[in-house]
Amino acid sequence: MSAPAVASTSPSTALADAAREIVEVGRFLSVRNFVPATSGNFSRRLDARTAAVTRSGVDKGELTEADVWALDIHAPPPPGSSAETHLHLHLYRDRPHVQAVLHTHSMVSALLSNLRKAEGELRLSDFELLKALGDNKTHEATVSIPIFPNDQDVPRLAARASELLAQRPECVAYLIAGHGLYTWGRSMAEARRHTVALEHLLTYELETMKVRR
Ligand SMILES: CSC[C@@H](O)[C@@H](O)C(=O)COP(=O)(O)O
Ligand SMILES: [Zn+2]
Repeated sequence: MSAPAVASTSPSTALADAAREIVEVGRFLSVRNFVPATSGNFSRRLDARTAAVTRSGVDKGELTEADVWALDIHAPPPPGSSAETHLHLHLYRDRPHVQAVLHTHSMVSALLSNLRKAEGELRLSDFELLKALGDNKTHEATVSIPIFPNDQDVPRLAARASELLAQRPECVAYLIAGHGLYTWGRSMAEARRHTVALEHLLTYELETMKVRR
């Protein structure tokens, strides 16, 4: 029998597709040393109420599709899901256009966010690579990346991020001091582009601080 001309995406197909994308992005970020040990977590929207999120405690470069769980974005995260699930779910609730969220723990994101945490933000300007963030069209833009204090109370940290980001609709990323980077996108490709661009932009900033000492 031939396939129907228009195939609707069943929930199980959507989860399988999202899991494949997440496994692939995990390998991509792991080989670049952005998710050492078992750090980092990733997610992908499935529909208006559901997102696929990585489970806790696995090496994110060695994920299998079974390590990606479909979660209700309005419900408390189940035991065993990522310890930072709240930080993903509030973005899906607050921003209907968000399709993917990536959290990394690179060396530069942990170091620079600690060095600059007193400022509460990192202001980036005059770099061509700023055009890889959101809809920026010029190096002359100034992009502010909020820096939150690290907090083991993740629901509290998620509430803080949600409150601040409500005032900053253009924002595509934030840092957690001494911890890492959260960024998101209107597709997995855009979230990945944001991660890679920000890793370079943070490195430019850290290297500039070194030569100015
Ligand atoms: C292994 S240290 C990193 C963790 O504490 C956490 O910050 C992290 O990014 C990964 O948590 P996880 O529960 O595996 O999603
Ligand atoms: Zn983390």
